[in-house]
Order: sequence, then C-alpha cells, then structure tokens
Amino acid sequence: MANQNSFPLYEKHRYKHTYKRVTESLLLVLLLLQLGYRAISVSNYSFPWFLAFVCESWFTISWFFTLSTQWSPAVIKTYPQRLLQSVQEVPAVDMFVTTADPVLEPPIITVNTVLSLLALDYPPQKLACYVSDDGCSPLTFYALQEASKFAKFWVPFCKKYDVQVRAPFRYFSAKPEVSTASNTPEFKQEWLQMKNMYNDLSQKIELEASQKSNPSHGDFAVFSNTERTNHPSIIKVIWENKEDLENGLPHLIYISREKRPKHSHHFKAGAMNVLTRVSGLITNAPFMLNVDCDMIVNNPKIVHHALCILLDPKGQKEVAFVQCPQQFYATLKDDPFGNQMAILMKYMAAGLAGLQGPFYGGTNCFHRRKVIYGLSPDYVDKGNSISEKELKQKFGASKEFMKSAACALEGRTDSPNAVNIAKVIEAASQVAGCGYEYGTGWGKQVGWIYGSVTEDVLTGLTIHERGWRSEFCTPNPIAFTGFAPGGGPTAMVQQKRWATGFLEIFVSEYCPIFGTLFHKLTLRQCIAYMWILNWGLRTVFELCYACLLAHCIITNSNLLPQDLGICIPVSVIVIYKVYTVSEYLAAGLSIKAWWNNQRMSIITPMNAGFCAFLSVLLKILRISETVFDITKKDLPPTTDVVDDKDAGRYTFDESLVFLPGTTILLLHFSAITIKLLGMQPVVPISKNECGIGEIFCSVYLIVCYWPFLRGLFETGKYRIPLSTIYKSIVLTCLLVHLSRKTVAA
Ligand SMILES: O=c1ccn([C@@H]2O[C@H](COP(=O)(O)OP(=O)(O)O[C@H]3O[C@H](CO)[C@@H](O)[C@H](O)[C@H]3O)[C@@H](O)[C@H]2O)c(=O)[nH]1
Ligand SMILES: [Mn+2]
Repeated sequence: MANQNSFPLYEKHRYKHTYKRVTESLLLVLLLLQLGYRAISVSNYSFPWFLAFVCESWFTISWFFTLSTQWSPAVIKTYPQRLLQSVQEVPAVDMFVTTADPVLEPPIITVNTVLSLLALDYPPQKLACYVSDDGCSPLTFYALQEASKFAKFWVPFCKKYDVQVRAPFRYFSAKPEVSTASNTPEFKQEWLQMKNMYNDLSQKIELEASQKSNPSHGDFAVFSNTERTNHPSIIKVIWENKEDLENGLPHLIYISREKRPKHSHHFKAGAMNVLTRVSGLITNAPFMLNVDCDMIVNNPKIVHHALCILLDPKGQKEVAFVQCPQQFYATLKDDPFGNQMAILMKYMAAGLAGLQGPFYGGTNCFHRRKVIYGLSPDYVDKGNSISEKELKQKFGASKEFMKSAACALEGRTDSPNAVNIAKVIEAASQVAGCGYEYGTGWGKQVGWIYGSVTEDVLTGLTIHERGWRSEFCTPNPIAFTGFAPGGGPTAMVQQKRWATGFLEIFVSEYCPIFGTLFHKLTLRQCIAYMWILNWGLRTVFELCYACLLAHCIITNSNLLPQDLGICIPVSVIVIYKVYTVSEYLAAGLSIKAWWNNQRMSIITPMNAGFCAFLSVLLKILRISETVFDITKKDLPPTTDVVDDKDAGRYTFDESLVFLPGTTILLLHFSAITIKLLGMQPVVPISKNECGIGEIFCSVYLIVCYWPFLRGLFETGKYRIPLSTIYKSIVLTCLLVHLSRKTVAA
C-alpha cells in the first residue's frame, strides 16, 4: 500500500465561477418573484392560476437543486508517476463486463470492450476479466473464445506500439497512428496483419450469428436445452493465466448465472452481485472495475489513475469509488438528439466533485470490494472483524465465499492467482445460483442494491449514505468512451428507464432526504441527489404546464401576468437562454448544438418521463412491476466522419412513449387554430383575456416539437405510426372538449 510520507497521489483543485453564480442566483430570485406575483395578484385567482403556481414552485425548487449542485466546482488531478514510486507492487483489479442480449448488444461490441480491457497497461497477472451474460448465449461465448485467441496477438501488438485505443474496431477505423516507432515497414506489415486477423474474427462471429445453429458439442454442450430465462449456472474459464506470467493475458471467465422463471433476477444489479461473488472466489481482488458491454477503454493507463485516488492515504480512508465520466465517440455533429450530455457532464461533474462526490453511473467505475461488502468508513476505529454468524447472514451459506469475504473485509489480499480455478468452479456455480441470495444481505446490505432499474444511482447513494465519498477521474485522454444511443426509440427506452429508476428511488426507503436526516449523506449531496431524481418528477409538472397553456388559449383566459408583471417571465426566459448559449459557446460547442439540446430537453423528458411516472404509479399500486429494458446498441460507423444525412433524423416506433408528445403537439395546434379562427369564447370585461405571451409560448412549444411535426408527414421509420396519431387525436379532442366545458360551466 501507499507510503504514508509521500506526496499526495491526487489533488483536488477548487475554483469559482462568479459569472455563473451571479446569473444562476439572479434567475432564482426572478423565479421567486414570479411566485410572489402569483400569490399577490388576487384578481386572477382561479384553478389554472393555482395550478400554474404549483408547477412554477416546482420549477423554482428544481432550479435551486441545479444551482446548489453546480455552486462549488472542483477538478481532480492524479499523479500516476508518484503512485509507481510509492508502491512496491500494484494491487489486483477484477474487471466486470455485463451483457444481456446478443441481438440488442451484438457480441462483436462486447468482444471489443473485452479486448480493450485485456490490453490495459497494467501487469496482466494482476487483472482478471469476468463477463456476465444474462442472455445465456452460445454466440457470446463463442465470440469471447475467438476473441481470446485473437488477444494473444492483439495485446502484444498494442503494448509494443503503445496503441492508445485498444478496441480493434475503433483502432482500425482511424488512420494508423503516425509516430516514429510506427512509421517503419515492420509496423506497417504488422498493422496489416492485425487488421486482417481482426476482420477474420468479426467475420467468424457474423457467420456464426447468421447460422443461428445451437452447437451442442464440446464446449457448447452446456448450452443445449437452455432457455434465456431457464437454465443452470454456466461458468467457463476461457483463458487462464496459469503461470501468472507477466507477459501473459489476464484470466478471462464467462459467467451466465442461473435463471429460473419464478425467480426474480434483479436485472443488472443481480448480474453485478453474481460477478462480485464469483470473482471473490477466484481472484478476490481488492478493487473492481465495471463497464457496460459497449464502453471501451480509451486510456490504457486508466487503472493507474484510478488507483492514485484509491490508494492515496486520504483516499483510502474516505473514497469508496472512482467514477470516470461517460463520453462518446463517433458522435453526430451538433448533437441532434441532445444525448451527448457534454454540458451536463462538464458542469454537473465539476459541481459534484466539489461535494460528497459523483453519483455512481453504472459503468466506468472502480469500486473498493470491501465497501461493496458493506463496510463503513469508520471501520478503522471500530475494527472490521466479523463473526461467522454475521458472515453467513450477510453473504450466504457458501463456506468458500464466507472465507473470501472475510479476507476482503480484513484487507488481506492473499496472492490472488494462487487459486486453482478449476477447483473453485463448483463453489462458483453455487454462488451464481438463483436461490443463493435468499435470506442473505445481498441487494439490501451488501452488493448492488435492488429496487430500482437505475441500480447504479441507488447503489452509489447507499454508499454515500454510509459516509463514504467518491471522486471523478478525468485523465487526458479520457478514460472510456462509448457509442451514444440514437434518437427516437432508443433514447426514449433509456430515458424512460432512468426516469423510472429515479422515481423508484425517490419513493423508496432509500430516499436521499432520509439519508441526510438519519444517515451520513451531506445536505448539499442530498440536494444533488434530488437534482437527479427530479428528472423523473419534473416532467409531470412540465406536461401539466403545457396543457394549462393550451387550456388558457382555448378558453381565452390568461396564464401569464398581463400588467408589468410580464417582465418577470420575460426576463427569466431571456436570461436563461443567454446563459445557456454562453455555456455552450464556452465549451466550444455550436449554437445549433445548444438549440438541439434545448428542444430535446423538452421533448425527451415530457415523453419518457411521463411514461416512467405511469409505470412507477402502477408499481406503487402493485399492478405491474418495472423492468430494465435494454438500450439497443448499434454497430458504430466505421469512420468518424458521418456524412449520412439521415443519421440525425428523428425516428419513431409503435411504442406508446411517443403518445404524450404527439398529443401535446396536436393540442397546441388546436389551440392556435381556435385562436386564429376566432373561436375563443368572449370573456367578461372583469376578466383577463389570453394575450400575446401565451400565444408566443405555445408557438415556441410547437417549434420545439419540430421533429414530431415532421414525423406526422414523413414515411417509414421517420413517421409517427398512425395508431399513435389516432390515439393522440382522440386524446386531443377529449382535452379540448373538457377545456371548453369548463368555460361553459
Ligand atoms: O438484465 C440485465 C439488463 C442489463 N444488463 C446490462 O446492463 C448494462 C447497461 O444496460 P444498457 O441497456 O446499456 O443501459 P444504459 O441506459 O446504456 O445504461 C446506463 O444506465 C443503467 C441504469 O439504468 C446503468 O446500469 C448503466 O451502467 C448505465 O450506463 C449493459 O451492459 C447490459 O448488458 C444486464 O447485465 N442484465
Ligand atoms: Mn449503455
């Protein structure tokens, strides 16, 4: 472990954003003024006025969450050189990859992720790679087997030429890196050889996929008679670094945990817990790195950077996990779908770094095993010996696993690779069984926590509640990159799941408010968690506000102030727009990217968020359970220059997720039409009429919904399905009718 007297292995630099703070505070004051205005303008009191007050209160609270989270930014700098000087031997790291469906997640993607991990710049005898396959797919297994053969050439090649991006599909899609070492004929020849070998590999996998045969011989026999949701545990050692060779390859182990129809398997959280247990039996490394199947390593030295934080004398006592940001490669120009989250990452990440630390994002994260096993930061004072009875209660009945958990908790890292892997496979199958967790602490006190489809945020939250901190790790080049989900259905699936998961956390016993009241979550961190959980809540108010606006136009009543008070909302809008534009420009992004994000931040939450709200409501009413719908992963383009004009066009499918948006669009159309045709009812002189403000907002909303507007008239996948349009028409008629009735009444 690190030498206590040396320099710090990482440093945190705090800085001030005066301009940002002033603007954000000004906006908050204006929002409060708006609420004040509503409260004192008695003459306007009506139900819509009251509803607007409620919605605006929520927007104000939301803004306060944002402001507080971004208030005190910080950046972190790591010193890998110092790390190497201060430790005699680097610690072992277990690496976890999850995949769940060979169709939605093509095995070639997983293969690339795994290859980039195997080729990390870290002693291979200290690494082990565990792949969890919830799809129980012989194709995935086959692909990994072939990949390990290829790795024997690929890894030495990467190390010899110090390749940066060690996922072959990314490496070969770019021009060969030009450096002096790589300009030799020898390099050129090897490069070509590797490229051909990689092409062979991907062709083999493709061929196997197209044959759809279910091989039942040799290694594949275990897959015969298995179904995705009904099969025993399958654990296969694809590659074992038998002699602990320094120039060998890390272990590669395939795991498909047991599944039975009547057992709930807790989606990714369940898979992570199985990975934790199986790796505990085999290598039991004190640190665990986990990535999704589509997140490739972009900086081969990332383990050193992360360990700077985890092994730093201060970090050892305080920091539970190190999160690397999610960034994307081969991105579309100007972020047409608003899903690259560049601004969010920039300011939120910095803000969180200045608080108790970043949320756990489910991927690109280094965990301390003993924290995952439930340890609190004060264990140093209390000691962490744990009785056999408690071990069994928490970790389950496997003797072997209890032993390994005790070792991990006490920080005894017995030479990890001393185990004979073949011998522990039986014990490993037991802990990968679907009944293993019954009556234990898994999913509640230890491991990844169950109860939300955003198990990542929930698990991180419970760690912060115990008093741990977390840190961001942002080396240059950035640690990992992935391929951003496309617009339309894919993004909706993802955002709906996020909103669902956040709402589930909010209404659960783990709600951050309790975390601050009864546990060790700091107040500002609680507010930061409220900021993210609010993604699921805010949309209901937004949708309500949008309907209210249409209602006021239809009934010729006013939602916005008619006197000088109108200055308040106008300045809120103007300042907010100028402020966000400046954020984009400062980050080197275009105005177009800003606009795309502005409109997508209205479209996506309104649609996905509302559906999420309904599904959580159904869960609370015990009508249906929430599910983890997997985001479809497209094969990324082979080059970085995307000149496909259609790539940025919005697409639709039959899913009901597009219903709220289509309805809002039609509703506002109807409202504007009613206004234009002069069909608004005449209001008594004593009351205020709908003015230019309401019309402006309505038109703005329609402009934001431009992709949907186009979708009404397009063809193919660019078209909103007729069934959705019909349903929206019915809903719109209903809403307009209801609106008009309230005036008549
Ligand atoms: O039953 C399941 C479902 C999913 N997964 C895996 O979970 C990962 C994430 O799923 P994905 O569909 O890619 O979701 P994203 O929306 O991209 O994931 C983000 O959000 C998730 C929580 O909603 C986190 O778990 C992820 O780490 C985070 O990247 C993938 O590797 C899947 O193979 C499983 O192993 N088992
Ligand atoms: Mn993903």
